[in-house]
Amino acid sequence: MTEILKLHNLGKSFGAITVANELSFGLKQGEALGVLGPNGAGKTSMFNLITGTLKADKGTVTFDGKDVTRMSAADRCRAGIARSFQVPQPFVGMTVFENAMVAATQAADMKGSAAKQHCLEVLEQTELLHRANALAGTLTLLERKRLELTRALCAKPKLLLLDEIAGGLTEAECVSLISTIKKIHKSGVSIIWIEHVVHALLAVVDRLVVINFGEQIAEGDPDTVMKSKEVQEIYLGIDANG
Ligand SMILES: Nc1ncnc2c1ncn2[C@@H]1O[C@H](COP(=O)(O)OP(=O)(O)OP(=O)(O)O)[C@@H](O)[C@H]1O
Repeated sequence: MTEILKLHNLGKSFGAITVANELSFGLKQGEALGVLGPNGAGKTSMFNLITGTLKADKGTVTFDGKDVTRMSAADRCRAGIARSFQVPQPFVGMTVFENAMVAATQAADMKGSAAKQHCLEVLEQTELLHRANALAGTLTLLERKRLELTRALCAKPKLLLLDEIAGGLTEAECVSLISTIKKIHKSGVSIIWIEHVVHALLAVVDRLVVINFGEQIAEGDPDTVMKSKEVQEIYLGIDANG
């Protein structure tokens, strides 16, 4: 299987804080990769380095066979990288459908009836079609998470980056969102998902990467990674010798 994304020796520091220290891993076409790590480990910064809102001090980002390290965030989005934000960022005074149209027309360069049709299809996929005419500011938390997914998918991504999208949901809401994300994954979109709600992540991802202080401390199949001494000590705060 070909790699859709490759990070090679990616490095980034803010003064004394290193948020990425020689990060190197790949994502296969159609794969779902989970990212775990304690607060402040550098997970969101890694997304910013992938989307281009943060410039790397060193290393490279290759997407869909092209070196995009020096490419702007807007061009990377048009090339097929879209993300959801930890704190949903919709245009609250616009309807759900209008929010979707902004993403389809601005990020995917779609126009007229093709853009409208695309938005309707995505809203169906994200189970938000019945709220198409509601103002984004009136949505429940779960609906706002679904709108985040909608906006990202309207950009027609090949790679979808999810940043703690399950945070703050009830168990039942979380189960409902997991089912939607599984469907999106099955449709062929490659996914990298940062999440503290571990069971949600494990229900979807094929592989896990664990980051601590900007460093990759574990990578592999979810079972092995979750059982590893480093992850139990550093991420879960368990003394593996105790
Ligand atoms: N623009 C910036 N300038 C200075 N420091 C920053 C900047 N962005 C992030 N940091 C710092 O870098 C570290 C990593 O932040 P980041 O948001 O990437 O972590 P995270 O793993 O996503 O954390 P969380 O799980 O809490 O969201 C933190 O200490 C943060 O304060």
